[in-house]
Amino acid sequence: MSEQSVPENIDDLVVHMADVGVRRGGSKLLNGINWSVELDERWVILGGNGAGKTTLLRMAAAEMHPSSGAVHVLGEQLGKVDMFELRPRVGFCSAATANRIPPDEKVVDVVVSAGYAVMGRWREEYESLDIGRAQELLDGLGIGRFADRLFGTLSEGERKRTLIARALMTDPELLLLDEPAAGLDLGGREDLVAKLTELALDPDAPATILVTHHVEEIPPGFTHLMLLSSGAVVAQGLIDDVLTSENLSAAFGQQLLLERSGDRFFARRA
Ligand SMILES: Nc1ncnc2c1ncn2[C@@H]1O[C@H](COP(=O)(O)OP(=O)(O)OP(=O)(O)O)[C@@H](O)[C@H]1O
Repeated sequence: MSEQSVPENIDDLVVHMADVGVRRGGSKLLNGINWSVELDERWVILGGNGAGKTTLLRMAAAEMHPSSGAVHVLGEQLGKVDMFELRPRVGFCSAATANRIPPDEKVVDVVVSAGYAVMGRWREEYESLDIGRAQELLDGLGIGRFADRLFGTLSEGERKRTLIARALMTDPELLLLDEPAAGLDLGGREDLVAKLTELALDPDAPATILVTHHVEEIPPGFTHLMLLSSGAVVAQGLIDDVLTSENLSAAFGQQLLLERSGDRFFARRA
């Protein structure tokens, strides 16, 4: 991408992708992605297994570079910025993060250690201010009472919420949530959707991007949606415009019927 094609308002965009492609071996994981995320937007990335959602999110997390095109994250172009300096400005919550946390780590330490970009408390001395903030975040996510428990003893839903608190600990400018409701039972999913709705409606919360397979997991308050299929965008824009039976069917390769009940969505085979 030429310098001229960087948009003038790049400083107002938390993510900007221009004609982005990602190739591995002979496969195109992503192709022709053009996407902008503004400061006050809350995006859902929806698509089937292997659509390229995690690949897209890992670029937004400054964890990988595109093979072609240009990616700007928080005004910095990947490839021209020190990724290690950019990463602390992004809160990233994924299964990979969860897998790296030792099960004998205390919940409050899982959260507080985010500020030091380490997994495990090791020997850092944390300021009481940081511990207070971690406790506040855990309280806000409804799991404050587990602060002294070991991470490995938490239920799946409690772990997910701990990871969201951890991702918020550094006061990130961008929050990325990769399938936060995966593995949760119905009650756990509904609890999490309610918490994510609170977060989405909080004007002080960072721009947020949520990856999911299921329309049922779209929290009210999220504003925009990208439908991905086979590494390409099927549709993107305001949720109300983009989330239709037709687009959903195109993204998942079968006839699907989308239903709306209040501010929630449901889908089934037509
Ligand atoms: N290093 C690699 N080499 C070849 N193919 C890869 C590589 N990494 C990922 N892929 C493929 O790229 C595609 C997109 O992967 P990605 O993890 O981004 O999809 P996803 O939409 O997050 O999928 P899921 O919903 O199943 O987690 C998949 O088909 C995956 O097998």
